[in-house]
Amino acid sequence: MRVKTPIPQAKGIDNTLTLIKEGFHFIPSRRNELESDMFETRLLGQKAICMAGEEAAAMFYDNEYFKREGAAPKPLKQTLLGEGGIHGRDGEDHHQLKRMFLSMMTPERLEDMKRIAVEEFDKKVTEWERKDAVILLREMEEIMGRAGMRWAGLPVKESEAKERAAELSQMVDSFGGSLSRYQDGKHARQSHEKWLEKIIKDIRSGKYNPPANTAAYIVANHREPNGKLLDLHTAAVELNNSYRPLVATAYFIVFGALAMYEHPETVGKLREDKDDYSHMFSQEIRRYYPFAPAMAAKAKKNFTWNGYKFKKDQLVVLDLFGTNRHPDNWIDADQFIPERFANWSGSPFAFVPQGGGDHYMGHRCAGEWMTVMVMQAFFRYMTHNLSYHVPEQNLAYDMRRMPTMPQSGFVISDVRKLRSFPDNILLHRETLTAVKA
Ligand code: HEM
Repeated sequence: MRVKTPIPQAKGIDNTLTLIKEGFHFIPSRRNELESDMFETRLLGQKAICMAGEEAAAMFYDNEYFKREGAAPKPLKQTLLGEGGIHGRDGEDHHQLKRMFLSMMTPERLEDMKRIAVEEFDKKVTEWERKDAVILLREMEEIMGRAGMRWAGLPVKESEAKERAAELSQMVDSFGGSLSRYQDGKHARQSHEKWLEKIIKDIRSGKYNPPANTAAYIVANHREPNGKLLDLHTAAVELNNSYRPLVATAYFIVFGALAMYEHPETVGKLREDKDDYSHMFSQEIRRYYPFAPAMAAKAKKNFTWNGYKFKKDQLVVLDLFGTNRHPDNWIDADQFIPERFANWSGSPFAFVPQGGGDHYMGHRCAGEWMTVMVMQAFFRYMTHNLSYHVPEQNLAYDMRRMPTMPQSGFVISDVRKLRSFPDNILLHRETLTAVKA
């Protein structure tokens, strides 16, 4: 980690609008310009420290020094994250909820998710065969939304599934500073939470009985340390947190399709899957392509680190995207090389597409194993069971937009299903050792 002392200051009185304008480049370009992986700026009217790299991530995820209470901006809570949920909690208040989330991620339930997602994918492919062309991102969002709701044990009627899945996509697409996407995301969240509150009430009253290992049952019956059930709104937020983020995986699947198109040698390797290539490919997709730009926390107390005096409650922003491409940890960091994961050290702080540190003790994503499993299964499906054509289109992705995706959404045409049922995708040697991220 390269740190200049005294810690340099970025130009500008308040850089909130510049961050919105520059997106994924905002922190990396200032780190470059100021020749320091730590710099000071102002965001949302507050003094903030931006930092990147393995050591910075290790510090950021140390519960001794940083907390989440009050760190996430309100618009993010109104759209993507929800208010009062796990993302903004600290200490035992956070741990008890994190245990609840991780109790949903048993090997059996992860296998369930893979099976359900592949079934939803396979059903869609049957529809695609009858169409001239489809936009893969839109289709994947719907597949993931439907799969997530089924897996969570929600009573979704076919007549409302598409609309509910669209609400999830709007929540996921809401961050990044666009007013119209913020408004869509906020309305989508309000409508979705209302629906979930009704379901939770029905579970608590015994009117609806999902299986005991589903997210719906687990969240509805979760008791906080004071012995009380979660209040209805928080329960809706947390139930949503247990499957909504799966929709984000749609972006990684589309970036995977883009990588296969731009690096055609990867297709044969995925088909062969020697040395678990599909796992290395999925990891490299998560490292190389942009999705979550950064995370915010606040200093828990006054302390000095790397010559900088952090003040209690000061805002700190960790550059996730920049850490995944930090030259200290990644050779040719700006190149797409799946094989780099064959000998990767496994540092929990150098590779942080879904947060860093320990899944139980910190805020690292509860759905990371699930994400990787679904990605691997889908890439295998795409290379074994599917044939398609990629017509001419604009595949560039705009690093100023958060989240970003190929401009066309990745159109595919002439889709053909090569096998009748995707058993070959499910029966994989990894089946019972799934919890590997
Ligand atoms: C492309 C897929 C995904 C991405 C990029 C992603 C990214 C992230 C990130 C960046 C965080 C915050 C880390 C932090 O606070 O420092 C997070 C937290 C979380 N994610 Fe994911 N996630 C994904 C998929 C999932 C899935 C599939 C689930 C569940 C089914 C999930 C559930 C959660 C939960 C519950 C948290 C809160 C953890 C906590 O605060 O302790 N995520 N995720």
